[in-house]
Amino acid sequence: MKHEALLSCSGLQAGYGGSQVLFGLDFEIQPGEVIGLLGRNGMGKSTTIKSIVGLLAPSRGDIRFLGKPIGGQRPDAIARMGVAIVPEGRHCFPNLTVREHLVAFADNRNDLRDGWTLERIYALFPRLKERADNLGNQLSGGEQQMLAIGRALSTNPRLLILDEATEGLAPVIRDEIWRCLALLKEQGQTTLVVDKYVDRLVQLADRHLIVERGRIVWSGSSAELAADRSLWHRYMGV
Ligand SMILES: Nc1ncnc2c1ncn2[C@@H]1O[C@H](COP(=O)(O)OP(=O)(O)OP(=O)(O)O)[C@@H](O)[C@H]1O
Repeated sequence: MKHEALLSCSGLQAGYGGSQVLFGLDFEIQPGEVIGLLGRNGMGKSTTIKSIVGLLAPSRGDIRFLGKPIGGQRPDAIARMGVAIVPEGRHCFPNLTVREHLVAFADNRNDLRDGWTLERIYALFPRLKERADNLGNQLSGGEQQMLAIGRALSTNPRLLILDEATEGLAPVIRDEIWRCLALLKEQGQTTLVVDKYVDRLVQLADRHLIVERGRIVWSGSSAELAADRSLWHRYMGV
């Protein structure tokens, strides 16, 4: 029997006004997988993510989450089905405390018996517990990133999406984020990650999709990507 994909995109096309960015993406994400979405700047990674989370309506094609069509639905409806995004630029609320960020959206969207609680999020990022009463605008960039991840986890998402989660962070904080993602993977969290640190992503993810000018030009396992440096050079410029 074929497994039902958690997310499937077929023939996904999207763009902004008259300018088309995605030209028919086909891919699936199975429950428990960690997938890297790779490609140079401007190739369509964020546009793909925006289409999945409902910030951009596809012009053609189909996006399904647990078999149900979600393309063009409102972001809050898609979020309630269990899709959480850690957006590029973090987007913490300047006037909410750390604790308020972590309880305001708390939910159990993955029907877990042993889901994320405030205490478990604090255990994952002790720094957030120390800063519990600080406002969003009083946090360092690294703390904001941890908070953005903690806020996404507080909804117990079925699919966690991270867009450039380690961008602009000090190396020690970046390492902490990668360690956290590895821990989430061990716990079975399905995750889609866009990140420029291909070497770290190869260590973390099961499979990768490479996007070039709005098309998936390569997909394969981490072992396959690690073994073929010409792909890194050709499609990621590294
Ligand atoms: N709001 C927008 N309006 C018009 N064009 C946009 C908008 N957002 C992105 N684009 C264009 O769409 C194309 C794909 O952008 P996208 O953000 O998806 O790329 P990306 O692969 O995520 O790269 P990056 O790492 O630079 O974010 C680019 O040419 C970009 O200029």
